[in-house]
Amino acid sequence: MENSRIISPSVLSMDYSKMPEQVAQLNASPAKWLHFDVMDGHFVPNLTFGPDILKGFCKLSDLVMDVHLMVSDPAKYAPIFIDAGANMVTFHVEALDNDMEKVQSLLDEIHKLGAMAGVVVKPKTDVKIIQPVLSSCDMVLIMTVEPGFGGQSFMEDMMPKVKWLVNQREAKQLSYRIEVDGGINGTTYKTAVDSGADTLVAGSFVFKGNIIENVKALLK
Ligand SMILES: O=C(CO)[C@H](O)[C@H](O)COP(=O)(O)O
Ligand SMILES: [Fe+2]
Repeated sequence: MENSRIISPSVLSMDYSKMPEQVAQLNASPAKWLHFDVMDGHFVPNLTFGPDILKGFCKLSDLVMDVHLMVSDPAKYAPIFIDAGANMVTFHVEALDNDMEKVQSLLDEIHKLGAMAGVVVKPKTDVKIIQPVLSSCDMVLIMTVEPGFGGQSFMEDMMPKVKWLVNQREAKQLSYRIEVDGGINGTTYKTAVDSGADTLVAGSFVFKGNIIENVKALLK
């Protein structure tokens, strides 16, 4: 079943000296989600936001909080970010040693806490390993850059993973969303959408120039 397209701007690329104004622009744009990249300086070589910052964003916006955990211990941090206001929590299977029993129990735990749940795969990870947990995913996130930093180039060679997810969804009559993250701009989004992605994260593209027009450009 196809899903209608959702844009999830990544606040990793926001100008934090203008945070309330830029969140107001997102609220006034056709973006329905806000992508919040949590990095622990260990799973990835960069350090970003804690739960109190998410609480601040929640006070400024009713957008769906799409929290991407790039942390070594997602089972510890998922409940903390749900408590802080996360609506969707995605975590990396690599952080759980690609062990689908551990992945399944964290998906169940996130659902028990009342949030939507999904898994993320890095570029070098074979997406097919997640087949056993697909029926428990509200979303699967395909990284189209190495996680850790904004502003990198889109990896078109990840599109076979997106197409595999489309086929699995159809074959198993599932309804998870397919999100892509990294290097999405006014050109690359078309490749992702044509491959079957329905949820687009975009950071540097959205926050360079006119935020509302940039979000609109990804919905054309
Ligand atoms: O998860 C991420 C990086 O690890 C970010 O969500 C992503 O990189 C967005 O930035 P850009 O659109 O500039 O590539
Ligand atoms: Fe992200």
